[in-house]
Amino acid sequence: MYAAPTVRELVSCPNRRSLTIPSPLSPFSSQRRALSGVSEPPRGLVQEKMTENAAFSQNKVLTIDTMNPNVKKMEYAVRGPIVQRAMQIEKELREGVKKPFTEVIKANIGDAHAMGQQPITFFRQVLALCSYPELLNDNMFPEDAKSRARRILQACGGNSLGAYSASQGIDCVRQDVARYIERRDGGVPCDPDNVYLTTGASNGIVTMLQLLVCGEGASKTGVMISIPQYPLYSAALAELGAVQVNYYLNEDKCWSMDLSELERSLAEARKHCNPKALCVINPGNPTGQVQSRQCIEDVIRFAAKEHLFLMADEVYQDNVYAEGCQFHSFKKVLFELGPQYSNTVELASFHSTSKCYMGECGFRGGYMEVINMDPEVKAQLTKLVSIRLCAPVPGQALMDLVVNSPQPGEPSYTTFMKERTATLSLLAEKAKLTEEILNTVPGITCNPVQGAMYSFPNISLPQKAIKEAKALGQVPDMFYCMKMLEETGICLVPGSGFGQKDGTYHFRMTILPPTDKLKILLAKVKEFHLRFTQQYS
Ligand SMILES: Cc1ncc(COP(=O)(O)O)c(C=O)c1O
Repeated sequence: MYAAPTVRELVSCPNRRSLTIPSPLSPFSSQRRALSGVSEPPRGLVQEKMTENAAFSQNKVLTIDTMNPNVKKMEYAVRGPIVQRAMQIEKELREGVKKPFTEVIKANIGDAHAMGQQPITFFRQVLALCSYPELLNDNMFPEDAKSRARRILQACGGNSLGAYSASQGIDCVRQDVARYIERRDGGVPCDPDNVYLTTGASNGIVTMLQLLVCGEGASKTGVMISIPQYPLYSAALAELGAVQVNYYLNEDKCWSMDLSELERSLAEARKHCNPKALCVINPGNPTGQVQSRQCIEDVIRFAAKEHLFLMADEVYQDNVYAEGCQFHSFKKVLFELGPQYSNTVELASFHSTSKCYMGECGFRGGYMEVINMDPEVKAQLTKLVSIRLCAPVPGQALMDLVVNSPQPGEPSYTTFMKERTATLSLLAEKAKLTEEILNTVPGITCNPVQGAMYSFPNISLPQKAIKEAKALGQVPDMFYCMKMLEETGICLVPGSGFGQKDGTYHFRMTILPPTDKLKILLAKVKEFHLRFTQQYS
């Protein structure tokens, strides 16, 4: 009934002539082009390059043919061919090449600071103090920032952010994370020993998948992931050689999870692999939905009944905008369902400094909490993280500030709350604006952006455009997004990069650009869509 995009479809690039000939080591090397289906440059140049590449690869131990084939299978659309081309166009603009636009507007990646969001003052003050403790004598820093910095530094080896920490993470930070989880979950207890500080959520997710995946043939581990999905999951599963088991979110019901679809997906997967885990992203990326409490209960009961390990990606837990929507953590709901579930269902949940009101992606802070993990497996997990030494200590310090933010009565409280509220309110406004404007465009249908940082509208493409894209060996929404980039300078990610129901087309657009830029962007999307539809009808 459904078809996931092939690797070729995911990476094929419509702009034949504009790709430069890169070095043999670049991701656009001729071998990689051949692998990915990216179209070829002129023949003479290709032959010259192939000879050069062959000479270059001669006697190499590690070549494109001998390297890990699983790595070659990995794809990450968020930084894929469209983004590569966008960067090239930016360079061309700087060099004075004439285009129908003067700047590239990037709405492809959930990187808030790159889009102009300002950091939270208190966080940066404490991090500055931790990085350069001489500043503790400076009167410009408030006392609560100083005391927080002293506490973090004391917990660091040698009073320095530059020392390795314990592999599971700095002790007092894990304790603060545990207290935060308890407050968030209305008092459900959290043992700091179940908390691992990670290099962003990505690292925690990949680590858990590493623990889960094993077996060969029909006993190979299957992992259920939503479609559309955040492509870290498909890439990590490809790297680990696991079986990706797709379950489809229901677009007609605002991207909710349907029990019947989970059952269908699991039953089909059991015919050819051993499904062991179910991953949920809530609030959702790329789809921007917030799952209801009922849905989370259903998923937990399903996981318990089917004996599945649950992975809850909750990096957008503060990014909830729509009225009537609320974030419910899987941990809280699990415990509220009673001991039958809270004592048995295995759960790993993930959080990060990269999203919410912080947007501090570059610090690579995050944590995961594991529940009901077999003690022997937990010992293996601790061993696994210890091999990588530790998560970045500045990221751990930042994670601490997120879970232990200024409290009423402290000098930084008012400013902190003002900044936090302003950021989240602005995101809520932009979520609404995006949905409203996109829904004025004939041929575009956008579900409410209830949370996270993205809209994922459905675009109807004329048959003629679909035919032309297919004739060029391209996925139609990649063809559409590449054309939009070339004509308007707007950089979006095609829906095919996240997976989608066969025969439907989407793009993912972040709501992060500043409001004035977002309005320009939306107006340009509208104009482009109308022109494209007319051109191909
Ligand atoms: C759903 C989801 N999970 C995980 C991540 C990775 O976040 P981090 O920067 O913490 O590694 C992202 C990043 O966009 C995401 O959207």
